[in-house]
Amino acid sequence: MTKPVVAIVGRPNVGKSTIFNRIVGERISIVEDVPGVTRDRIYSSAEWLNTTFNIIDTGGIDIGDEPLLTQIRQQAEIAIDEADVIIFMTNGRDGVTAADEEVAKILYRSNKPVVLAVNKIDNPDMRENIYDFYTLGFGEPIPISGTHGLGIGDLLDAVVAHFPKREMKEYDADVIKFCLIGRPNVGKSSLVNAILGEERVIVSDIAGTTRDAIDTTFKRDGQEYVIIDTAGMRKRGKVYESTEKYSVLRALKAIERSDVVLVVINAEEGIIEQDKKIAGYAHEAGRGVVIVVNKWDAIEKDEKTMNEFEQKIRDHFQFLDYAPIVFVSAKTKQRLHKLLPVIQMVSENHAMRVQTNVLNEVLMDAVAMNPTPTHNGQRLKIYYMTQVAVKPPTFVVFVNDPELMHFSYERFLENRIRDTFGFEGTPIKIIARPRN
Ligand SMILES: Nc1nc2c(ncn2[C@@H]2O[C@H](COP(=O)(O)OP(=O)(O)OP(=O)(O)O)[C@@H](O)[C@H]2O)c(=O)[nH]1
Ligand SMILES: Nc1nc2c(ncn2[C@@H]2O[C@H](COP(=O)(O)OP(=O)(O)OP(=O)(O)O)[C@@H](O)[C@H]2O)c(=O)[nH]1
Repeated sequence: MTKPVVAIVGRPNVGKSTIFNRIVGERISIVEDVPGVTRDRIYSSAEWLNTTFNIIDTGGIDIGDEPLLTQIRQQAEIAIDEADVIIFMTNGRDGVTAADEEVAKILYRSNKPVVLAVNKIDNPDMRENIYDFYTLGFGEPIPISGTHGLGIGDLLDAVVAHFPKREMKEYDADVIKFCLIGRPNVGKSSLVNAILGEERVIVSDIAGTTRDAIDTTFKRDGQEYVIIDTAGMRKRGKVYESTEKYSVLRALKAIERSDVVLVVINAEEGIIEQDKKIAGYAHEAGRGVVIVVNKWDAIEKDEKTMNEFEQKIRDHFQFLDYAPIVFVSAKTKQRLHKLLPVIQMVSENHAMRVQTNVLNEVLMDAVAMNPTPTHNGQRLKIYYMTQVAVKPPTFVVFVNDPELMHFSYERFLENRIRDTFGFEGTPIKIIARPRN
């Protein structure tokens, strides 16, 4: 199921990132007393009353050198484009400002539900400050205080009440969903076209998803595939669409809806820091990953080149050591036929389940081979292990004391599991729990 998306908009310094952090539940963005501070985390999942959703802090999307008012307007447009519900944030200490009215004007034009929040109402005496805000025309303003964590529950109640009632339609479980991510110009669009080739392509417009998220459905060798957010790869003319943060946001949304992520690298340019960052998103999201080296036709090579390039990738992307690498050319279609079978294999591994009894045989062998570590005279004891989830495969291992489960031992267990069962292309998670 697609999760609903909530976006926070408002002029600088009203407290958007403070509230974002409150809602997300950890302090992941850096709050500073300077308007327009760029922050790293702008998109995260969150939960309220057993409902999960994704939340965007549009204040974190830096539009560049545009005048302030233009930036605020564009952030409001992003919210309208990307979100199901918008939190319009204002500052109760300043009253209604011209910039607030500007934001309101843009939000009127959308038919997205808007929840109006008045922040910095730090104590009950200040509550009367909210009455001014009725003039913005979004109904009852909700008083909140980011600093003191007041009113956040009321705010989220109002937000959740606007979520679409029907479950948003997604694809059948046996359809393989994948997306392509990578820096501009690595050849994502060309790859999509080359993969699709002569296929009759069904462009689906899934109800309930963002209106410009166009997915492409096709069938090959009896298997159905969906390329998620194919349109997101094209430039579509709005100013903010060329900003880095916005493309990151689109990529994160696409990753979220996919089973397998193709991390596309340009062979001509080699690997740069930005590639690493992009690959990191796929890994963190727990999706299957295939590293695709494109434009392989464009470089001079001998019999060693591919191995050398592969080694470079392994050095740079150590966290993706499980991901297969495919060298292709969208231009000449070289080795392109290998791509879908690899995607299919990774997707199967991502959803693979291992029986508990087989798993525990492997575990016992592993422990016999490599005794568990000790810490302060206490030895880690491992009782048993069971797979609790797929996508990605997640294992809970019951132990005497989770503190004794050292990273390197966890890594050892992961490798034993991989050696035995495969799991190529998918991250796996191991969680140590105390046995009661
Ligand atoms: N008194 C008070 N101060 C607050 C509250 N919430 C946030 N602030 C302060 O307001 C300032 C701005 O907060 P931010 O969360 O960075 O605001 P923002 O809207 O994300 O700002 P931009 O980064 O410019 O978009 C910080 O100094 C916060 O500590 C609140 O509820 N009460
Ligand atoms: N030589 C060569 N050129 C390629 C190949 N694939 C793509 N290109 C070229 O690389 C350029 C960028 O290709 P696109 O498909 O637009 O790249 P993109 O990643 O979708 O780019 P953005 O839309 O900017 O994110 C174009 O000029 C393509 O013709 C390839 O396999 N070999």
